Amino acid sequence: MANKKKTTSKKTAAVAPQPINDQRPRKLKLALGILGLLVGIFICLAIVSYCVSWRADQDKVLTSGLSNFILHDHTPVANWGGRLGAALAHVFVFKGVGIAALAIGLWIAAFGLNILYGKKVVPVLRYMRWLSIVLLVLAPVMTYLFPHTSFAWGGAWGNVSIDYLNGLVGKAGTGMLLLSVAAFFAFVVFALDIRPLLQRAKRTANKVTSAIAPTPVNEEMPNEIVPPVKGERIRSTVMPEVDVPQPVTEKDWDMGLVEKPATGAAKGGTAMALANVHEDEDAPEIAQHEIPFDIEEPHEEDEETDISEADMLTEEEKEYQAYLATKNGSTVILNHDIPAKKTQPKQEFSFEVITQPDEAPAAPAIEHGGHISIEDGEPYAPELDLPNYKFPTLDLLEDRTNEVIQLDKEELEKNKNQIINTLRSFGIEIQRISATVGPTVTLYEIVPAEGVRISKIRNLEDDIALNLAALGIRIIAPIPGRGTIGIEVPNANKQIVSMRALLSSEKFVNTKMSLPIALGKKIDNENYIVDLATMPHLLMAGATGQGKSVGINAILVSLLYKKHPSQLKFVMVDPKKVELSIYRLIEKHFLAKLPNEEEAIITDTKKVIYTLNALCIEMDNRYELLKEAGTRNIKEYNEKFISRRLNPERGHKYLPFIVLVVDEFADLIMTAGKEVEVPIARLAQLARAVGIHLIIATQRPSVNVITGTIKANFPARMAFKVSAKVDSRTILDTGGAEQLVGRGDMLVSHGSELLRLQCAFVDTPEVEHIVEFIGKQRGYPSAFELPEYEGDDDDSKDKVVDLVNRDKLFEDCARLVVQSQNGSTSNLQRRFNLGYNRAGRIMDQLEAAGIVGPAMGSKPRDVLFHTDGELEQFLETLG
Ligand SMILES: Nc1ncnc2c1ncn2[C@@H]1O[C@H](COP(=O)(O)OP(=O)(O)OP(=O)(O)O)[C@@H](O)[C@H]1O
Repeated sequence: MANKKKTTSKKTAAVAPQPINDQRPRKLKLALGILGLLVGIFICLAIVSYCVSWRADQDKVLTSGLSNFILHDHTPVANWGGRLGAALAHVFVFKGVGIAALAIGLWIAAFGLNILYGKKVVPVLRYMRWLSIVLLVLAPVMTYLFPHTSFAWGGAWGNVSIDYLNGLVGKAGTGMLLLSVAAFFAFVVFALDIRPLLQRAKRTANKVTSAIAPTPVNEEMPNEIVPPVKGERIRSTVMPEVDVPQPVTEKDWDMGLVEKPATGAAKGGTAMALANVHEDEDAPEIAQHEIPFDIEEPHEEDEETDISEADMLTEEEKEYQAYLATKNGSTVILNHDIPAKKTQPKQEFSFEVITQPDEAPAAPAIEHGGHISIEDGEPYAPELDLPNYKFPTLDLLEDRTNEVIQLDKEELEKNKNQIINTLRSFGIEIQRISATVGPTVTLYEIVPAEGVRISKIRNLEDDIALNLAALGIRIIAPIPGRGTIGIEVPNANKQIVSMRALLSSEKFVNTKMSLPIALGKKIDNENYIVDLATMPHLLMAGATGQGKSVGINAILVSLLYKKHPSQLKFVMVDPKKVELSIYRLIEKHFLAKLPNEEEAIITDTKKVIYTLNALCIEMDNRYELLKEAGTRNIKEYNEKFISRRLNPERGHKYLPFIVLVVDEFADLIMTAGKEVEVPIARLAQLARAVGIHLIIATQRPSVNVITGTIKANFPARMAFKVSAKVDSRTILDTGGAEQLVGRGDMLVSHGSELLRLQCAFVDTPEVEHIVEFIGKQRGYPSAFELPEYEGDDDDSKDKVVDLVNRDKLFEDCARLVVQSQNGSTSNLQRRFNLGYNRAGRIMDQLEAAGIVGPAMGSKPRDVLFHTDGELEQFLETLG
C-alpha cells in the first residue's frame, strides 16, 4: 500500500512540474531577448551620442582608466548612456572599429529581437557576413577617407590597418587595395548583382527623359524627315513646339477632349511626329496637302471649316490627341474634314505620324530561361528533369528590325483622294477620314456625313472596291464598336514582321499565359500574342504558298522560346512529309510519339489514326487523374502535384501540355475520313481541360474537309489568303480571306472579333538553328510516350507470342506481378500507364515465359513465381 502511494506520488511529481519546465525556457528566452534588444539599443544610443559628445567625455575615460571611470568617477558625462555608455562607445569606436561599430549594436538588437519572438525576424546569421565586412573593411575605408580628423572615424583598427597599408603599398596602393577588397566582398562574397540596379537606373532615366520630351525627335527637328533609327518605321513631320502632354484619362475621352484611340492600339509606341495641314479642297494648292513636310501654319485654323469634333479642340488638346495617338501606337492618322456645306467645300487634314510602336524589348529573360522560376522551397520542379536546359537565345533568329519601310506619303494621299472621290461618285459624302498604316495594309477609317446610311456603303462594297481598283481591298462597314467604316488598302511596300522583335517584346517576355503564341502584328502595329490554352484549338487555312507553314513555325517557335521540355510536348502530324521533319531533332525534348514507334513525326495515315486514338486515351487517363485528384483542369492538377499533394505512387505525375499539330488536314480527311474526324472532334470537344490543344492546318478549306463537327469545336480560326469567297466563308463564316494579299497576311477569328494580322516571319534556317540549339542539349532518354493504341484490325492477336522481341517493360512487369502476386492486366495498365493492348501483349509474353498462368476470365491469372530471387534467376536465363 505504502509502496503504491509512493509510486503515485512519484508519478505526480513527474507529471506536475511539466508546465513549469515548459515555461522556463520561454521565460528565459523572453528575458534574454529583452536583454539583447536593450543592450543593442543601448550600444547604438551610446555610439550615436558619442558622435557628438566624444570631446567632452574622452579625457575622463582616458585619464581614469575604464573600470575606474565606470565605477568610481562621479564627474558628469555628456553621453546619453552615462559613464557606461561613454565607456562602451569609447571602446567600440575609439579603440575598436570607429563609426562602423554602430553595426554591432544593431546586430545585437536584432539578435535580441529574434530571441524575443522565437523566430527569425531578422536573418542575423546571414547578416554576420555583412557585419564582418562592415567591421573589417569599413573602418580602414573611413580612416582612409578621413585621415587626419580628431574623431576616430575608423577607430584604432582603421588607424593601425591604414598605417600598415600606407607603409606597405603607399596611399594610392592602399586606396586601390581597399577598393578591390570592397569589390571582392560585394561581388564575390555577397554575389551582389548590380545589373538589375543599373537596368532600373537606365529605365528610370529613360522614363524621365521621355517624360521630359515625349516627342524628342520632333521637337528637335520640326518639319524634317527624321533619319531612320532602329525599330522605327514611319517617318514624317512634326508639330513644332509641342508641350509635354499630360496623361489623358478616360474621363477626358468621355468629355470629348480627345479622340479615343483604337481599342487595340492601347499600348506602346512613342510620339514621332505630327503635322496639320489646312487647305481649300478646291484650291490649286492641294499639293500642299502632301502629307509630311509641306506644312502650312500648323496652328492656323480655318474657322469656316469648324464643323468636326476635332476642330472644337484647342491646339493643346490636339497635341494631346496627337500624343495620345502616338502613345497608343498605330501609325498615321490622317484626318480629313469636309464641311457638310457643299457650297464652300473646305478640307482640313491633320497628319499624325507616329513611330513604329514596336514594344520595347524586355530584359533578356528568355535567353536565360529566366521565366521559369523555381521559387525557394517549391517542393517539386518539373524543370529539374533537365536542370541544365537552356532556352533558345534570340540571336538564333534574324534581326529584321532594320528592314524598315518608308511611309509613302504620296501613296497615302493618292488613296485618300481616290476613296473620297469614289465615295462621292456614289453620292456618299464623308465627314472625316483617317489612316492607320499597318505592316501590310493601311486602314482608312471614314466617318460618313450625317444622314448617310452605312448600309448604303455596304451595298456598294463591290463597286467601291472596283473603283479603287487596288488588289485586296476589304471594306468593313461598320468597324465593330467604332461606328466608322474601314477600307483596308494594301501598302505598296509591305513590311516583314520580325519574329525576334515579337519574342523580345515585353508583352511576350513577361506574359503569364500558359501557352503564349506570338502570331504577328495587328493593323495598328500592336503585337498580337495570344494564349493557345484559352483558344483552345486553332484551325488554320490558306491556299498554297500564302504563309501557313510560316504561321505554324511562328507558333511552334513561340512555344519553344517559352516552355521547358518538361512542360510541353508536341505531337506532329505531317502528311506532306517535309514541313515538320525539321523538328525531329527535338524528339527527345519536345516530341511525343507512340510506344515502339521509330519516327516521332507522323507521316503515315494509319499511324495518324493510332496516334489520335492514343491521344484520346491519354485524355481519358488524364481525366481519371484529375478526377482522383479532385481538380478541374490541368493547371489546378499540376499546382497540386507541384505542392506534393498528389502521390506519385498512385499514378500521379506532372502533366505536360500536349499540342497536336497537323500540317495538312485535307490529306488525312480524304484518306481516312471518319477515322480521323471522330478522334479529332472528340479531342477538340474535351481535351482542353487536360492540357491537350490542337492546331490543324489545311490548304483546302472546303466543307468536306472542315466539316460541321470540326468547325463547331474550333472557335479560333486563322485564314491566310484563300482562292474563293466560299472558302473564306467555310473557314471564317464570312468573306474577306479571299481579299488578303498573301505572304502572311491573315484574318484571325477569335471569339466575336475578326482581326487582320500580319503573321510574324520565321524562316526555315532560323527554325533549323533553334532546333539544333535545343537538340544539342541533353534531353530525355526518349520521346514522351503516348499510351498504346492498336486498331481493331490488329493481326498481332493471332500471332505466336514472340519471346525474343519482348516488350521493353517485360521485366518490370514481371517483377510487379511477382511482387504483388497479382496477375491482372489492369494492374499493369495502371502501374505503367499502358494501353489495354500493350498490357495484354505483355501479359501474353509473361504467360509464354511461364511467369503467369493462362487467362481465367475476369479473374487475375495465377502467378507461378513466388519470390523475387526465383524470378531474377529466371530472367537471367531468358537473357
Ligand atoms: N509572315 C510572312 N511574312 C513574309 N513573307 C511570308 C510570310 N509567310 C509566308 N511568306 C512568304 O511566302 C512563302 C510561302 O509561305 P509558306 O511556305 O508558309 O506557304 P504555305 O501556305 O505553307 O504553302 P504550302 O501550303 O504550299 O506549304 C514563304 O517562303 C515566304 O517567302
